[in-house]
Amino acid sequence: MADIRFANVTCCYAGAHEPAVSGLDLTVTDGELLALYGPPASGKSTVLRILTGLVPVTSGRVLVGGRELADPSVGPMVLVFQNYALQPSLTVLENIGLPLALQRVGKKDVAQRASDAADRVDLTGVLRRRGGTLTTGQRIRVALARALVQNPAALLLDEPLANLQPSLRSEVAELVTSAQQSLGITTVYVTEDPQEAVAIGDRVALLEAGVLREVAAPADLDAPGRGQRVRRGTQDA
Ligand SMILES: Nc1ncnc2c1ncn2[C@@H]1O[C@H](COP(=O)(O)OP(=O)(O)OP(=O)(O)O)[C@@H](O)[C@H]1O
Repeated sequence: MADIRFANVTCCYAGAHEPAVSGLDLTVTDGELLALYGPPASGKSTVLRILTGLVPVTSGRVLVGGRELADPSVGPMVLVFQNYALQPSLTVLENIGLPLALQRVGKKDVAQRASDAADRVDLTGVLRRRGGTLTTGQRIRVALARALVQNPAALLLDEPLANLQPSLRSEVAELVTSAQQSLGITTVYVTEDPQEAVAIGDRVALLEAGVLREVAAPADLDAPGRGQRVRRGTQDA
């Protein structure tokens, strides 16, 4: 695990008139949960896409633990999808081990590492259950364990509460933050909701039209929603 440093990063998509991200200077410290928020089309997903290597930067540098993002010795940046992308017919253990199995890691090793990752997020009791039979809380734990099994340099969460029923959001938000804290993994958490950002982030960063407007600890922030927890019953995305 490591810190992530964006140094004057600009990203302009081919054919676009304006950069999606412009002159971004931002450090996510080792073990921190940075909540990146902003309105639609402000560049949040582009930041995640840069970190996963899906989109190249036009200028500037991204360093992870002091090394270039593209350096093969930098561990993977693992993106957790909004729907957690579990395979319903596979067991919890198989779902967690899937990224390793796809890399052709040996079966015994996959099972051992998947079981260790499951332990770390309190999933030990349900290892043989099928993905399609799990509660939402269990599903997000499986998604987190499946990220951990890859020894990630950082975890990237793209609006993980957006598809949830309002009544489940507080519970899942607490699960994510407590797992992230106990695992101490550097995390970038993207949301459109300022109140969610403030409730979840160690620090929050506001992007608008591709420009970083503010980075602050929640207590020091001027933005709306300061000090509030994720509300039950907020708008569905
Ligand atoms: N593949 C692409 N080609 C051209 N322009 C793109 C592409 N992807 C995104 N953009 C543009 O880049 C800008 C930032 O988009 P991005 O998806 O990063 O924002 P966002 O804050 O994640 O928005 P949302 O929450 O709606 O997904 C937008 O103006 C968008 O139209």
